[in-house]
Amino acid sequence: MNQSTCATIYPSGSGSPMTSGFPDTAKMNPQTAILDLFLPGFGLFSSTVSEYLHIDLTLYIPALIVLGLIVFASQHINTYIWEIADQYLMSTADVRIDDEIYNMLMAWISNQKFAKRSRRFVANTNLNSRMWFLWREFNEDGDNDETGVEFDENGNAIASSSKKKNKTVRFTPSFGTHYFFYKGKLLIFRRTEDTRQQTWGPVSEREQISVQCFGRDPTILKDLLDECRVAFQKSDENRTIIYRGGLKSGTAEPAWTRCVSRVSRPFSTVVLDETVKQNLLDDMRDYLHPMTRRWYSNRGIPYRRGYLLYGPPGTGKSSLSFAIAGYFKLKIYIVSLNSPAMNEENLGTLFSELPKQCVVLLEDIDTAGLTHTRDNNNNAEPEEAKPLITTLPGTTVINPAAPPTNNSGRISLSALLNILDGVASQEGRVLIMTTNHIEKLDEALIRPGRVDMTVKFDLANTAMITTIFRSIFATLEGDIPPSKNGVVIRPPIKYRNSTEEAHAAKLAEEAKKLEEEAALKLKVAEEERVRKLGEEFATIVPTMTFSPAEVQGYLLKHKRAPENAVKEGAAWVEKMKLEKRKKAKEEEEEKAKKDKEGEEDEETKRVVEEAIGVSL
Ligand SMILES: Nc1ncnc2c1ncn2[C@@H]1O[C@H](COP(=O)(O)OP(=O)(O)OP(=O)(O)O)[C@@H](O)[C@H]1O
Repeated sequence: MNQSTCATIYPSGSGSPMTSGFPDTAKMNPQTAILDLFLPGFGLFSSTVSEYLHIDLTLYIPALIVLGLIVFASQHINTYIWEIADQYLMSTADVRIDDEIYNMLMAWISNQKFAKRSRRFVANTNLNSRMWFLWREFNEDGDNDETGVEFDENGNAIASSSKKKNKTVRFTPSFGTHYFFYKGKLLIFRRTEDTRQQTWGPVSEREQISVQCFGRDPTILKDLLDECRVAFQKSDENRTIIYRGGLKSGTAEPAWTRCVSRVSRPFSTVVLDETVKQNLLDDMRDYLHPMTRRWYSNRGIPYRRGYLLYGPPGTGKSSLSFAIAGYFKLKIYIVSLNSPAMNEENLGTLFSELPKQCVVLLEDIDTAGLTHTRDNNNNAEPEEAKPLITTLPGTTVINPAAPPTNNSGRISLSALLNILDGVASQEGRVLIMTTNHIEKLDEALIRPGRVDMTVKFDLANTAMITTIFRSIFATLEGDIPPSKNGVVIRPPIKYRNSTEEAHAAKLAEEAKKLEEEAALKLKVAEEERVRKLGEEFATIVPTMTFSPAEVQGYLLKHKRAPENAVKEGAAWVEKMKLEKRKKAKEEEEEKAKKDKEGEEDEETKRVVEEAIGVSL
């Protein structure tokens, strides 16, 4: 046993010089004392090893120091070599996390073997949105996925079910460096935390993503990103993609964020006068034709088109906007002018960032809280809304009369007009504005050039009620689960010879044909039954009294029993009429009360003014 080492240890309370229970550095050999200084506890550790294992660690100190130096140096050398290789021998694609390509790449990565094998991973419920708060509201897969709740035979809910369970949670590799092969080449996927950013934001907003390849030719990276884009867009086929304008999470920067994609609503499902629908489609088809842009520019007309959909609530204005976007395979950009985050500057930025062809939806424009109409804003704004920049032949002049930006969060009408018409606003877009009160809109907002076509939506008439009834109760593809569809799975039959097999096949063919004919007859009979019930229902419900949404809401309560919908229709009509009368009365009373208060205020004001006049 090495005395010099053992001598430094004294059990506490033994009356030795070491009373604290720690080694007395004064009695250690100098090497151990120095190491104890840099590695607290080394003295204690080495004496324990010496006592129990009879190994004198001090003998290995030089070797340990050399080893430590090698490890230390190799880390730096490693980093240095990677930096040099990174700079001169590798190509890198940095992916911005606020760009859509982030989602495209991550969706692709989540399907790769290396990501599935990853032992440390991030679970994402929705790769299509970086707006974490929207994840709770929408489920992108929800539309055509047979999601729902499973019930037991007593009707009690057991669990939510989804046939595409795997699709709802995606796994992507966590922070670190991950290697994978793509088209036979080794690529590196790096996911790191951006430490330069503030630490209070969500981690997902602070990550940095890159893909690297060896060599100075980045073609393989571009191919990969292109493949990700194509794969991602393929999954968007037959879907309407919806973007919302707002602030990027955690910043004050305005941006369009993809919030959801829905299976496109067939245009035919929106109940509206067929001529109106056809006119609208023809107008848009003509506008979106590839030759039309040139036609507009040849004549110096801004290539834009605006539509105003107006009518009572629940008459199908929003539904038609989404159906149009789906029909023409355009993305839809929704912005709420009421949003507190929306000011003139932000709205202008959003409009300037619109893609070349898209639908922009401004819903309920009458409630947008535009600070003043153009008429009472005339002091600040001359007759015609002036663009921020006027272009004269050969010159570009910043218009000094352009309205000052309003940062209070409310948007003035003249600023909105500037944004809609302004040079920054993207050409090629389709603007759709909806309102319940066309009479409240300033004429400047709906003048030709801003609104090129106006579509009126009405309460449901008899024909509409019948159509809605039929669309709800018609049996459509996918309504009946396959097990109840008469499909019987039989065990395979062994035939003795080919003649027997041919005969059986012929019989099966005939049986199938008969089955199909019977099914068709049944379908026709069912359609006839629903048509008759629909007509009966339409005689019960008064025309132009209820909105299509109200009719649809009632029918949905009886969606499995059209007879009940007809039977209880009259009672529903009476109940609704009563409710409407009550509501109208309440509104009238409220209005009368407000008018009275206004009159009283006026009277008080007049008396005060008179009193002031007398005293003067
Ligand atoms: N004309 C219609 N054809 C088919 N469905 C309709 C129609 N009108 C309303 N609906 C149904 O009613 C619901 C509400 O419709 P929608 O949101 O389009 O009405 P809206 O006119 O935009 O209402 P609001 O003015 O309150 O925004 C939707 O589920 C839609 O399917």
